[in-house]
Order: sequence, then C-alpha cells, then structure tokens
Amino acid sequence: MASNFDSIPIIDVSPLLSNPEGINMDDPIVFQVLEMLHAACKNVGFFYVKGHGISDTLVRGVREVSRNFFNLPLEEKMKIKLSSTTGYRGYTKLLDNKTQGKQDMHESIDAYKEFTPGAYGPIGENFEGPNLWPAYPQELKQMMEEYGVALEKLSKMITRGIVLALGGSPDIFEGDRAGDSFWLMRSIGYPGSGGAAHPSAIGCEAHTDYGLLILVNQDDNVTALEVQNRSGEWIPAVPIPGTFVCNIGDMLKIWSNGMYEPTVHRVINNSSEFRVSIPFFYEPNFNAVVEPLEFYKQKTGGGVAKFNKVVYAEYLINKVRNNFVHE
Ligand SMILES: O=C(O)CCC(=O)C(=O)O
Ligand SMILES: [Fe+2]
Repeated sequence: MASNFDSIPIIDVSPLLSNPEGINMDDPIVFQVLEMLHAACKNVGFFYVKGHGISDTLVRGVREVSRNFFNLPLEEKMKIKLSSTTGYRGYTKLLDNKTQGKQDMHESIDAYKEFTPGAYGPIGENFEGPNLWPAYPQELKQMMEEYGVALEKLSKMITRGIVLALGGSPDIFEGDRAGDSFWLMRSIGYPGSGGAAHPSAIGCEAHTDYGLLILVNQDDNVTALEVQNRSGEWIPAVPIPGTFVCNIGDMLKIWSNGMYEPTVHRVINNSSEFRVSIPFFYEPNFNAVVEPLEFYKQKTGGGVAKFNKVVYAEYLINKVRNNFVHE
C-alpha cells in the first residue's frame, strides 16, 4: 500500500550491474541498494532508476524517432493501424485508447514480444505478430528492437534485486513465470495543451499497470506523470535526465501475496510541448499461471494466499479488449 510519500525515491542500481556473475549480497553497497528497492516498492510503488547502464543515445534516440513518427500526417500513421486483427500491435490515434473506460489524449505505437504463430493455441492467436513498424522513420524498427532487448535485461535485474532484498531465490520470477516475458513497449505522444480546445485534458486516466515491472522513459522537459499517495494527493514524477521511472504492476501484487501493491498514476500534459514517453512493460510469460508464491506467503501472513490465481493471457485479453475503440 502506498504510504503518504511526498517524493519518489531515486535508486542507483549500478552496484547490482557491476558483477556479471551475479548479485553479491555480501557487499554492503549492494545490500543498501536492495534495502532501498524493497522500501520503495513497499512504501511508494515507484522509484527512479539511475545508473542503469543503457546509453543515453539509445534512450533519447527512441524518443526522438518516435516523435518524428508522431509528426507525420495521420494517413501515413494509419498505415500501421492497430486492431484486433494485427495482434493489437501498431498505431492507435488520439482518443482511440481508453483507460478505465475514458478516452486518453494520446497516440501510441504498441509492440509486443514476437512469438511463433500457434505457440499458445487459440488464446495466443489474439496476439500473433509481427509487430507493425512504419516505413518512415525507417530506423524506428531497429532502434526499438535494440531498446527492447536492453530493457528486458534491466527489468530482469531489478526484479532479481527485489526478490533478493527479502532473501528469496533470485530466479524466482524466471523460468515458467517471467523467464520468457511477454513484454510490451509503447511509444506514446501526448499533445501539449497549448491553448487548443481538447475534448479531454487527461493524457492517461488514473490506473495501475498489469504486469510485473514497468520502466518509463520520459521526455526531460515536461512534467506530466503523477503518482497518487495514500491521502489521495498527486505527486509529480518530475523528469530526471538519465533515469527511468520504475513502478510495479498488478501481477507482482499477486505473486508477492500483497507484499507489494501497484500505485495509481495518471498523465496530464498541461504544458504547451508535445510529450513523448516510452513505457516498457515487463510482463509474465504469456501462458504463466500467476498465484501467490510460497516464499511471499510466508513473509506476508502465515502462509495463507490472499489472492486467487490468474492466467496471465486471460487477464491481458480482457484488459486489451476494453482498451481500444473499435470501428
Ligand atoms: O506516459 C507515462 O509517463 C506513463 C504512461 C502509463 O502510465 C501507461 O502507459 O501505463
Ligand atoms: Fe501506467
């Protein structure tokens, strides 16, 4: 449960990356990072990730190239339109995405992990690829693919740190759980208010995210993401150059038996600038069965499960079907 935080902690994760053989718990600096991760997940549900080792060129580059795409005429962008027949991959125009039933003042490109058609039977057909990339900017595909590889690695490492913080086995979320994460990357463009009459001012309605862990790469010059504390106050996630904003999702709540709960957040772009952000959603395996883990049941309430199990793909399809305006 989010506490009455009034700021979002900053965690330098570089000590977790310095040992390629694994995270060394005996190192007091590592230990301190793990403690900070646990406290941030428990009390805030959000933290900035610093020292992540991903090049600034790539982090800024994916935003700039996405911005160039959003600047194209609508008819050009609609050539890669997302629908239920594209596996929910591709472009969604302004106001065609819904959060909590309300239209969002944003446009986006969604790319999911690609998998072999037929790999998951009938339910998998809903999400079969390939991803849809535009002819222009031509470099978007390659940059986003490189970005996806880097962000999956980073998400995995942070997840390991969260488990190790309580003395759990670091690979608890690998293998059948999230070892083959069905991740989603979403490039989002939020128009600036700039005095224009918008039918909706909310870039993204208040919500929690579905998966395990989310890393948001946001423009440096616009503050628009807001995080709700226990008293209902909205705390701005002011951009800190060189960091990602990390938050936890619904599936981590179930797996951790409520040790960690996702925090409600929303996006409002009141600036005059067009804002680009790229959340990377680190998710369970497509067909993972998500239920409270024994390790966390012991830590949270005498071994008793507080939540029912969920098949991730079923959870996802229900969410996604409610999210897009279908014509
Ligand atoms: O744009 C952002 O900063 C975050 C967007 C978000 O919360 C989401 O897409 O789930
Ligand atoms: Fe979100």
